[in-house]
Amino acid sequence: MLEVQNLHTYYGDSHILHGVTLSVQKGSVSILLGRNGMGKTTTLHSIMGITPSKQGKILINGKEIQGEPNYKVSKSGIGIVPQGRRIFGNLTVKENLLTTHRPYKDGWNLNDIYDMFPRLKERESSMGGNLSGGEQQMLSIGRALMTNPKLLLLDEPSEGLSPLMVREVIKIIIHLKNEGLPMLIVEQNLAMATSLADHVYVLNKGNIVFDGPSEEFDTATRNKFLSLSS
Ligand SMILES: Nc1ncnc2c1ncn2[C@@H]1O[C@H](COP(=O)(O)OP(=O)(O)OP(=O)(O)O)[C@@H](O)[C@H]1O
Repeated sequence: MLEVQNLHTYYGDSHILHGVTLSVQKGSVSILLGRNGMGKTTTLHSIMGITPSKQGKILINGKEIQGEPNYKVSKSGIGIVPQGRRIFGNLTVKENLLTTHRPYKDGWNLNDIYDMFPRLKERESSMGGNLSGGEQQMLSIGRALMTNPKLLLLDEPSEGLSPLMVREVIKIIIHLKNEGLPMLIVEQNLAMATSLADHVYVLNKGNIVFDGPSEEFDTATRNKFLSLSS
């Protein structure tokens, strides 16, 4: 589904990603773990063409997208739920959802999003900026789904949420997975990550230092490379 090979990304002269290679298989969830500042967001932004990589290959369903601008990557079927939600605070819930809608036969539409998140229906006329953190996260996920992605990237979806809301987000991700949507998730909450992952990657200073099925993600690796909440 998604193949990322030997990605090198820089901010100016700072070499951040040193040959990142990872993949997401059809219908599966891959998790990217790592301490703060290790390059997780940069990896997602490189895939999306937001922070283009200088070297490497990115393929979605066999189609090369490395070097494509962000709008083309998005059009090729990759959606993102960004870190910090990034919803439009001065647009209503409904407007937030409609701005990204890319109609697709049998794809997501407004009513599907409201069926999945009844709370967003209740708040459809409220300004995005007036929503709670949990509601904003629902809106951010809903907005990404409105692009009808074939693959979804989520950057720390549990960040800043209450334990109750984290459980809600886990439920939603499991639901989407069961519907066959492949996902690449950056996460700091280890309990959440391990409850969702089919495959785990650990990033350390821009290098993948663990790559394996979640059953093989061992305590030694965890202790060496992560300082995560459990
Ligand atoms: N716009 C930028 N300009 C320069 N350096 C940056 C920029 N964004 C990130 N960096 C640096 O790149 C490195 C990787 O950052 P990145 O945000 O990808 O890490 P991360 O693993 O996602 O961490 P976090 O969990 O804190 O978001 C860090 O050293 C960071 O300071």
